[in-house]
Amino acid sequence: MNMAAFQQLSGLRELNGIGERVAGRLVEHFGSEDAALQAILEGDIASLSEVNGVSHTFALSLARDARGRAEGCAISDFLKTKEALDLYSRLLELIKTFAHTSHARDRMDLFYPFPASRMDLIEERRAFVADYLKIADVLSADKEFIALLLRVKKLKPVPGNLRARDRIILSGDRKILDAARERFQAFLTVQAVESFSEFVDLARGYSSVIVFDDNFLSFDLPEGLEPELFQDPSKAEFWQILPEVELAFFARNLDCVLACLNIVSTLRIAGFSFFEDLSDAELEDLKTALLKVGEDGKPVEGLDPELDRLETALKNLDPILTSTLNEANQRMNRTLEASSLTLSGQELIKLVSGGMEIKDLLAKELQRVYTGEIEALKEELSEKLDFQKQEKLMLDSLFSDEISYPLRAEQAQLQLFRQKLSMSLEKTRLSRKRELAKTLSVFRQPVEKLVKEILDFDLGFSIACFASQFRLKMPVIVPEAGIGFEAGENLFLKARYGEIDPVSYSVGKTSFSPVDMENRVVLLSGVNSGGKTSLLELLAQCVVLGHMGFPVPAMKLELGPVEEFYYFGKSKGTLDAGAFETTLKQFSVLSEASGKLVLADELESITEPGASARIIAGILEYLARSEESLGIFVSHLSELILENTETEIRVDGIEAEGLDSSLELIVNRNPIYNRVARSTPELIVERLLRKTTGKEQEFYAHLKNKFKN
Ligand SMILES: Nc1ncnc2c1ncn2[C@@H]1O[C@H](COP(=O)(O)OP(=O)(O)OP(=O)(O)O)[C@@H](O)[C@H]1O
Repeated sequence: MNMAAFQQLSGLRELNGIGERVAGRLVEHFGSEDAALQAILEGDIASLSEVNGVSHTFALSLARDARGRAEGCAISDFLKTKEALDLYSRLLELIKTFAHTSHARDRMDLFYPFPASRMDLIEERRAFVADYLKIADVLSADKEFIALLLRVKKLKPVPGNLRARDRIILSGDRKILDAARERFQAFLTVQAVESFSEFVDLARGYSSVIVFDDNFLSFDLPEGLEPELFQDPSKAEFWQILPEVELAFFARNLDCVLACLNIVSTLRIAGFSFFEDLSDAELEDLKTALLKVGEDGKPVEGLDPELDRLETALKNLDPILTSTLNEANQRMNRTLEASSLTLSGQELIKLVSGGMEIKDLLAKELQRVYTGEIEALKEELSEKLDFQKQEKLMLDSLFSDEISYPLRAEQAQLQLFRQKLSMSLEKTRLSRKRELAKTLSVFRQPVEKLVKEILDFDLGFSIACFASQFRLKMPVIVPEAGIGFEAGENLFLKARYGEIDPVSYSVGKTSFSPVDMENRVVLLSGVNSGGKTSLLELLAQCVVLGHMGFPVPAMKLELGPVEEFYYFGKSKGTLDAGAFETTLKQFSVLSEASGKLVLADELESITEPGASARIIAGILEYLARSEESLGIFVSHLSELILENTETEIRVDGIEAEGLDSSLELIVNRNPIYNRVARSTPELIVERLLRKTTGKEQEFYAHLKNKFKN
């Protein structure tokens, strides 16, 4: 953005249409007056339209007003009539269909034609567009590249309702609490505690407890309670305390960011340097990290074996315990059924002598069977649930040493076990999130900048895609009044029909004008439906695009300086007195000398033929007086107009060259210089002549003779 220009606007109220109420809403929406002004200057129509009371049209007019002031040149400085503005809008709509992002679509509205006196701006724009034309030569037909661009959107912010419910910050220190609240309260609970017992009570409800002072850590903490100590709440890294926020940013924008990374790679591979802030290696690192981020903001499953192991173990704990216990009980049943007790002689003597009770003997035997079965059971559980050393040790507490039959797990211990397992799952999860968030946090700012730059890239690239689709070429700027071209194609016709006849034409001082025919004011005559209106429209398209700094729809085109552009379309019928007066008033500007281009289509229909021929003659005379002005008037009254003027005015003609084999008109869409076109009625008579025979044909032959001088 041009900062010097930016300073020209110091307040919202300076812009047309902004009253106190709207200004207030804009400031509220964007956070400050400067931010609102910036959005207007940057043409952020989408954000502006979100403000209550600001419609899309109003947002656009604000942006154009601001841009006009910033550039010192408004849209109406060049586009002088409603139809000139309409034609520009139609062109813009066509160009917008090539935009891949809504950003580019919106910003396109801020490109408008500048008068020749602002050649600095035109040249600036030409240089901007020229860079993109080179890129579009290589990439405009690359479907994959286009598909990537279509995925780029404005970055979504981290959702305001994101909360980490498994975490709490606890402290007894007011300063620490204030600092922690300021940074983290939006996302997790920050709680004041007065005593150790309160600390323990609160801490127990969370799987992660964060402290910034060690006041309560000097006490003996109950088992399983492991608060994490960080140094300073105002300096603690966000990725440590709340990795979810960092991850959520990337998760919400995952598709867009991945697309942007691939866009950069594609551009670089195609030989265009783009976004130097990140090296190829850094792009790869970021891509690798992003592949680990799930759409839900959690690390993707299946990439971390330890996380997967713990998750599966926790999920399967109950069903596997039940089935394994069942099998063990059946095994024990069978063992017991098959068992018999054989006494040794020694044991018999001890029993008889009362040195041993039969009960003890049985208990000893049973204990052996029970312990063996429990050991096998634990072994099996560890294997099936893929337990590591620490979890295997915890298994011991599940089964009592005392014989109990059928075998069963102690419920209270099982509950504890489950809790511990889930706690270590949460801890592992958090540490994985932190690792990932730490890697990504480095990329946060570059990514924000990258997405912005790609959105801006699309603006230029879309224009270049439009140019490439219609095979547009940059015009050559020439010093004197004139517009001349070879193989021009009316964009609106081409967009509708695909292939059309290219047309060559020239008016004024260009190398395309035939010798001695550099007239700046011409009348264009021609057969009905010959293409006069289409040619006028093509001239208008070339002038408007050329003054926007854009390429134009002609193989070669020379364009002289135009300061003001007047375009008058064909009127639908004779105008009433009021409308006639208004039209005439618009021409009064011709009294001032300056480079004006006037394109007018059948102006004669504004009033009755005799009067309009005189009026047109008068207008043309005035136009011819100014060395810098050009005028091209389509008219069926060229002969009548010439009769009413002394000024030398060239008449060119679009002619039908004759009739084809099926007696259809063959039109040469290229105007013939200095020729009043034969009119269609003559050809129609000829058609009838050739179609008929006998007396009827004689009649048409008679009529045809009437056309001979
Ligand atoms: N260069 C071209 N290539 C192909 N078709 C064209 C071309 N120019 C014009 N046409 C066709 O001819 C039709 C009539 O063109 P246009 O309206 O420009 O003629 P016109 O001379 O202004 O007619 P009128 O005298 O009736 O106003 C267009 O709608 C289009 O279909």
